[in-house]
Amino acid sequence: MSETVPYDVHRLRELAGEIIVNVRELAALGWTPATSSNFSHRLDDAHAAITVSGRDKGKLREGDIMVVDMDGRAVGSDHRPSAETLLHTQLYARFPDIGCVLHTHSRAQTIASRLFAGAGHVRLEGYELLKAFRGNDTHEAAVDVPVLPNSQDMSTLAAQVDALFDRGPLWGYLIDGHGLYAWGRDMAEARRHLDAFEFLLDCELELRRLTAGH
Ligand SMILES: CSCCC(=O)C(=O)COP(=O)(O)O
Ligand SMILES: [Zn+2]
Repeated sequence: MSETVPYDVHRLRELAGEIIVNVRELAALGWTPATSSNFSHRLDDAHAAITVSGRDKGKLREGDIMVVDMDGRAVGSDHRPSAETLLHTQLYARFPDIGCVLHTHSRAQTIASRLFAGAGHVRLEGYELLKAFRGNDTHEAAVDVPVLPNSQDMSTLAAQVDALFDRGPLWGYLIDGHGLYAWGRDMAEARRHLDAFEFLLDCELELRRLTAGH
């Protein structure tokens, strides 16, 4: 006998498939080392599909994706959702147009977060690729990627993230020594934003190397 759950199981399976395909690609790029990173997609107004905590993100299977409510509580599953679930659900709860949240730990993201933690942001300026961010129609406007202090207390981190939105449009943020959060209306847009951040952060790091000592 199958248990009745308060969400569309068919839609969950569709989203799980989409998450698995995309996350395998990200893992193959080396952006999810040592079981790090977490990924989610809005399922409906009250639920999100998210990765189970501690799983190898390069080897995700359907059973590694579970459902949480918008307070981050597991729904219809005994698994433990990502330790960072609150950083996903806070975005879904506050912004109805956010449909997908991606969190990775690439080398460029992690090094940039360390290098720019003191400044509190990484300024991205003068790059054509800035147009990859939704609503940003020109390379001329600077985009400041916030860098938040790391914490194991997700409520503390979530409160800091909440405050970032007072400053203007935001497509992602870094956490010091930790990694990057990026989001979009759907998986394709969230991937585009994540890819753009990765490329631009890598450019900034390379520029620093090339101009060191000059
Ligand atoms: C070994 S990585 C430490 C936790 C982390 O930062 C992460 O992204 C993965 O946590 P999860 O609970 O989502 O597996
Ligand atoms: Zn993490």
